[in-house]
Amino acid sequence: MGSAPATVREMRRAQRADGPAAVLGIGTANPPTCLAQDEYPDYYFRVTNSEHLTDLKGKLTRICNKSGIKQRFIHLDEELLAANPDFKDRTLPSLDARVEIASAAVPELAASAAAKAIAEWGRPATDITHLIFSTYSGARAPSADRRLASLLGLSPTVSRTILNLHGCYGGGRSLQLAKELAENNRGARVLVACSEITLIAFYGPEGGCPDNILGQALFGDGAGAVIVGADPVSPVERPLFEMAFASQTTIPETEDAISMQINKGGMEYHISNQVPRLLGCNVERCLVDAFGALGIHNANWNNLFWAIHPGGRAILDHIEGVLGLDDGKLAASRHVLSEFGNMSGTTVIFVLDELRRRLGQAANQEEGQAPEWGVMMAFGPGITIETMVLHAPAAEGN
Ligand SMILES: CC(C)(COP(=O)(O)OP(=O)(O)OC[C@H]1O[C@@H](n2cnc3c(N)ncnc32)[C@H](O)[C@@H]1OP(=O)(O)O)[C@@H](O)C(=O)NCCC(=O)NCCSC(=O)CC(=O)O
Repeated sequence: MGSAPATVREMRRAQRADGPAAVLGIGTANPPTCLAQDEYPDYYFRVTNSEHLTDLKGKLTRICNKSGIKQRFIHLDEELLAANPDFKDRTLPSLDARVEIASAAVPELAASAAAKAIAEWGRPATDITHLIFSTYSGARAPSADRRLASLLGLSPTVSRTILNLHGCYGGGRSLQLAKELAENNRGARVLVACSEITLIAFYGPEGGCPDNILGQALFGDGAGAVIVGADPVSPVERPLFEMAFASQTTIPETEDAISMQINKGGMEYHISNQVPRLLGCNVERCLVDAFGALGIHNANWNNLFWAIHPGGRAILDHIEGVLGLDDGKLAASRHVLSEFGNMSGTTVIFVLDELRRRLGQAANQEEGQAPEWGVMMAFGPGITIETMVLHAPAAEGN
């Protein structure tokens, strides 16, 4: 080797960042077609030629009315559905056509979100060193991560990873992986992109499957992107949230509670009606463990800010109840659920985006009143709980 001997330990230390990973930019995007939730049962039963299934329409109407959702965005508009009538019937082999459309649409939607995140970050896209892409619509290689790298003009040396079928915890998992990459590779700048379009799982209400009806009422399309890096370069880079600690927990004996499977007719899922209760029974333990790992005991949950994946209105209600949260503590999550529905792994990025706006407003209005510490949580098949403790430097006036 050269003239400056160093131990492997010293070399390793030199490769690591000094400070914690931080969110340096956030962007979101949705397809243009917006559906009002109160009109959705009429729309869904009309476009799937299922008006005669009045009981199921009644059930969908009841779920929509209680969903806490005002509107959702979809890629699969009526024109596209008319061109692909097999999508209405999950017994027909429509997977090829769905994958063909998703392979183009998923990375394009991600690119719209990523362009906004990169613009906020303030550095050129070629400075991105790592890309993590999460989607449930991937069924082809090279995958959406490769296409997104081309669309954004990323460097050929960017290290790409794709997460597939993580469902609603894909955003949380990606952000935790981004934290590990940023903290272990000095100077790394990680682009996290999540992009979900429900086209892969859209079909008619035949067979009376309640899981399908629930999914048709909840899920929407969207993409979210986050730039993550440690040791921000001032004045260009500004940390929005520092990532203080992250963990993943699997709730025992809940393997069958949330599941997703790709079949010849598209993706099918099962969502147990026990999910809100199961999450309600387990989130506090995850939080106590996470804060305990940081040496913080007996944290007052009401002194934190909250970015919870709004999987459904009842999930937020249960978590709010078990933690004794004041009204408004989950406002960012409820707002995103209302305006966009459950966009699976992407949703938590929308919540972070909404939360930073709200924290910024609170800091401006009542100086020193915006919480400095907070939590991001995402849930999905497993049942898996992703927990991340966040610190908002702006809230302490940095
Ligand atoms: C669906 C709801 C909006 C309904 O609101 P309420 O529970 O207050 O109302 P309610 O009890 O009167 O129920 C209204 C109707 O919804 C039905 N219902 C409730 N939960 C259901 C489920 N899991 N599957 C199918 N149907 C369900 C009830 O049977 C009832 O039908 P009837 O009126 O015929 O008796 C709510 O339960 C909710 O938000 N549930 C959480 C949804 C969820 O688990 N989301 C996670 C998605 S998965 C995820 O986020 C991660 C991932 O995908 O990876």
